[in-house]
Order: sequence, then structure tokens, then C-alpha cells
Amino acid sequence: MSSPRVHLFDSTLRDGAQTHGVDFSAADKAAVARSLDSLGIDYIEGGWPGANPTDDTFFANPPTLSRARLCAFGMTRRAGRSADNDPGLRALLEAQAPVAVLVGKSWDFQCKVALGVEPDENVRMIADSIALMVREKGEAMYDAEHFFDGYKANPDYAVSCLKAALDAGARWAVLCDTNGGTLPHEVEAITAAVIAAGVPGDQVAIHCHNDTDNAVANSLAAVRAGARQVQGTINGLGERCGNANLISVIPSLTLKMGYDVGLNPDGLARLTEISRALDERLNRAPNTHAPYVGVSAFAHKGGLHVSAVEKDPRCYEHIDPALVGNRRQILVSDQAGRSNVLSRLREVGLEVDPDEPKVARVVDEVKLREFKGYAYDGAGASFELLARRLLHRVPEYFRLSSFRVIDERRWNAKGELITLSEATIKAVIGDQHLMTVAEGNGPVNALDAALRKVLMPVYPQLSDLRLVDYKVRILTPDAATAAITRVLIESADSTGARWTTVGVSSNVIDASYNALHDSITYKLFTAEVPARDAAGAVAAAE
Ligand SMILES: CC(=O)SCCNC(=O)CCNC(=O)[C@H](O)C(C)(C)COP(=O)(O)OP(=O)(O)OC[C@H]1O[C@@H](n2cnc3c(N)ncnc32)[C@H](O)[C@@H]1OP(=O)(O)O
Ligand SMILES: CC(=O)C(=O)O
Repeated sequence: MSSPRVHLFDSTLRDGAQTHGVDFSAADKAAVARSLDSLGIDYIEGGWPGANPTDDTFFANPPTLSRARLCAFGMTRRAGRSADNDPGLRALLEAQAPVAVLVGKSWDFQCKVALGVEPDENVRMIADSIALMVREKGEAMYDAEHFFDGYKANPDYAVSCLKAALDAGARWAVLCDTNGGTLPHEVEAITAAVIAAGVPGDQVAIHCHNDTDNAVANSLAAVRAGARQVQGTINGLGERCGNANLISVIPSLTLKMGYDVGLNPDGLARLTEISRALDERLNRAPNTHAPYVGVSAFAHKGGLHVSAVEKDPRCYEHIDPALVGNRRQILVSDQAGRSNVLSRLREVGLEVDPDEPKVARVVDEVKLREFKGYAYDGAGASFELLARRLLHRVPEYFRLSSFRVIDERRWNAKGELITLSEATIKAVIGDQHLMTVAEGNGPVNALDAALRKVLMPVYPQLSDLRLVDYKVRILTPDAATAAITRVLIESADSTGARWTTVGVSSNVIDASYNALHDSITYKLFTAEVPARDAAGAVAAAE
């Protein structure tokens, strides 16, 4: 028997554009629409033609979609006008989109307060506007705004709005939890009651907002009650707290509830990629704890968990991460046991006999250092260097004799107040003692510049090393300026590799140096560069 079909409606480009801090260009909209189409989404709501120049530009020349139906959003006609003479509806008719989505009131209180019209006139506004869109475009849906609040206040009126839209030819009646305050058991009961009142389930859609953190649960509850279209956005973008996150809705509907959502064969396995690509486009840091697709969604930290996951991942994973394009990660920290360490070492290609006594030393050393302030679950490169040093060896590419950093705040020749830093480094490479000085716009920048200046002639492999992120955390805030400081540095190079290192000290520059030292060592070690002397020859010890 084939699985029941639930249609997917994506509103990333319409309700998602109402997200605080999100601003799509017309080109962004076209690119996002294409990627949603490649996933196999049924409907893509592109925006509101007539509302702003971006949406007008988008709908004047929309991308060609292979499968999805492009929807243009608008509102029912204004009171006192005919649908044919309504400028808002005219803009929708002119938009290059085969489907119109019209928002209209379904709560009598909103008719009186927000629109200032009698409830009966609102029903006529819905019917006239939908009829026009069906006649001119072929397909229309009615977004029943505030449906659940309206149903609680006056169920007959709320249902009469849905029926007016369907009688006028709407393909879907969309039950909107506009204020996002409805809970899953209420959504399920009200959706079931609507269907029992004669609205066919295969014409009922659900549109939930996340104001009680239940938008996904509410969407699933409506499907349980018989709704056959789910609306949402990628990563839960949307007005206020956002909309139902389709990235969570889709695998829950397919993998847990057995519905067919019509995705292309590789669609499910592309969810992680699609989610992260949208964040990248919007310049937002991905939510590492996002269900299904977050970096931490299948990251195991507790020693008991890792020990069992090594035996069978089902012990602590609700699905195989690969099904949604994600992957498992084993973290090492003070919550770790031998299993975490062995697994992480295997991941970096270091096969160690499980009975090797040095493994226990690695576990103990990690726990001791984490007690002092290190954090290895976010600094995989520093962990790898630590473990390799304890188990085997890592070349000493250079030795620091000393560094000195001075800051100067002064007025420059243009009369501007500037602060410059200057770092002096004395290092030993092979048996040569070298010294260099470099300036930077801050002490760590100057230190980094001086280190590269002294090392690059001997290790040209460092030329593409970039520091891409720098985080400082004060670990003992009570000690004020004498606090312990943890620095995390994320580095990258031209191969696309990224790695994170950690340094800890009571002095922020010293902590930064430690993290920088690990970053440089990791880069040279993973590039299999041998330690050299200052003349560039491979050092004798190597
Ligand atoms: C629940 C939702 O998310 S609905 C989508 C919300 N999204 C947006 O509002 C984003 C795009 N919106 C816009 O660019 C603008 O609001 C526009 C262009 C649509 C309208 O702008 P304006 O004409 O300046 O009106 P404004 O936004 O101030 O007020 C909305 C008007 O629409 C009326 N209105 C609201 N809903 C409806 C409806 N369903 N049917 C008819 N009229 C409606 C309001 O009563 C109000 O009328 P008033 O000005 O006579 O009081
Ligand atoms: C239409 C819509 O976005 C809402 O009612 O929430």
C-alpha cells in the first residue's frame, strides 16, 4: 500500500522575509526558489507582488521551476471596492505566478478591530477575491488568518470563512495559527472538528507560528487530524519567533509518520545542505543544535553514550544521520571515557590498541586540562595534537624564546586617534636564533604577523593559513581582570580545511599565543611538513 501524500508549501521567501534581521534580494529569492525546487517542494511562495520593488522584480521575471508551483501572496480585496478594481489584487494578477495565496480574516473580532468591517462583509471579501483569482489564475488558496483563535471565539464564523473560500473555488483552506499561541492538542482537536464540519481533509492546510516553540508539533498534529498540506520555512524563518521549520517537519513526516511528501529521491539526504546553504546566503551562523541537521544533532559527548554508540549507533541515535545528510561526531572532553578517545583517534587515522595504557593518560590529561579551563570538544585540532604528543610524537617546528607585545594609542598625522600594536618574537628553529618585529591593529594580530614573518621563510606552507574566528571567554569572572581566559581560534587554508585550537592562561595574549602555536603546528603537521632548521634543511631529529 502506498503512503498517504502530504503536500509541502514553503514560505521562506514570504513569511521568511518577515524575519527580524533577514533581507532577501531578488537574486537571493531566485536562487532559494531554485534550490527548493530541486528538493521537490510542491509550492513555493515567492513574496507579495505590489508590496515592494524586490518582490515586483522577482515576480516580473521569476526563475523557471521544474516541479514546484510558484505562489504570489496578497490579501483579500479592500472593503468597499470590487475585487476587479482592487489594486492589490491587480498586482497579484500581473505577477508571473500560477497560484495566488490570499490572506483573509477568519476571526470576527479581527474583522471589527483590524479591518473595521462587519463579519459578513469579510466573508464576501474572501469569496469575491478567491473567485477572481481562480478565474484568472487557475489556482488559489485562502490563508485563514488567526483561524485557531477565531475558531475558539466563534467556531461557526471561522468555518463559514473556510467554506466561502472553498465554494469560490479555492484549492486549499489554510488554517493559520497566526499568533502562534495554540498548543498541539488544540490544533489536533480543532483541525479534526473542521474536517468533521464538512471541510475535506485533502483541502485543509496548516500554517503554524512558533511562539510557544510548538510550530513543528502543531503541524504534525494537524496532519494527524487529516490536514494534507503543511506550510513552513527553511530553518523556521518567519515573523516573530518564526514558522514551522520544514527542515524538521519533513523528516518527521516521512521517517516517523510514514507520509509521502513528494520529495525528489535525493531530497531527504539534501536537507542538511539546504539548511546550511540558506544560513550561508543570509550570513547567519547555523544553529549547531538544530534537530536533524545541526552539527551537534548527532554529536556524542558523554562517555557512556560513546561506548554504546560504538557498539551500535541506535543506542543513542533516533535515526541514521546520513538519511538527512548529516554525520555523527564523537567529542572529547571531561565527560569522555576511553571510547571517546579511541573513536576520535580512529577518525584522524590513528589506530591505537584499545589496551594501550597511554590511552588512559590521554583521558586523564584531557580531564585535568579541562579542569584548568581548556575545552577540547570545540577544539579538535588541539585535542589531536595533545593525543599525538602523549601517544607518539609531534615535530617541534620552532621553539619560542620570548615574545613582547606593546600597544600604543596616539594621534596620527591626519589628527585621528589610532591604537597600534607591535610584537617582537624571538624563536629558535633548528639551532638558529631568530628575531622579528611586526605591527598589527591589535596585540593578537601583531603577534600572528610576527610569528608568520619569522616562520614563513622556513615554512612557506604557512602562506595560505588564515585565522577566520577568534573567541575569548573569561572563565573566572569573579577574579575580574585577573581571571583565567580561554581563547579559541578557528583557522582555515586554501584547501578548504578548517580547524580549531585552544589556549588558556591568566593573560589573554599568552592564551592567544598558545592557540596560535597549536594552529600553526597543526597546519604543518597535517601537511606532513618535516621540522626544518633555519636554513631550510630537514632537522636532524627528523
Ligand atoms: C499574517 C501575515 O503574515 S500577513 C502578511 C503580512 N506581511 C506584510 O504585511 C508584508 C508586506 N506588507 C506591506 O508591504 C504593506 O503592509 C502593504 C503594501 C501590503 C499595505 O501597505 P499599506 O497600504 O500602507 O497598509 P498598512 O500596511 O498600513 O495596513 C494594512 C491595511 O490592510 C488592511 N487589511 C489587512 N488585512 C486585510 C485583508 N485580509 N483584506 C483586506 N484588507 C486587509 C488593514 O485593515 C489596513 O487597512 P487601513 O490602512 O485602511 O487601516
Ligand atoms: C498568513 C500568515 O502568515 C499567518 O496567518 O500567519
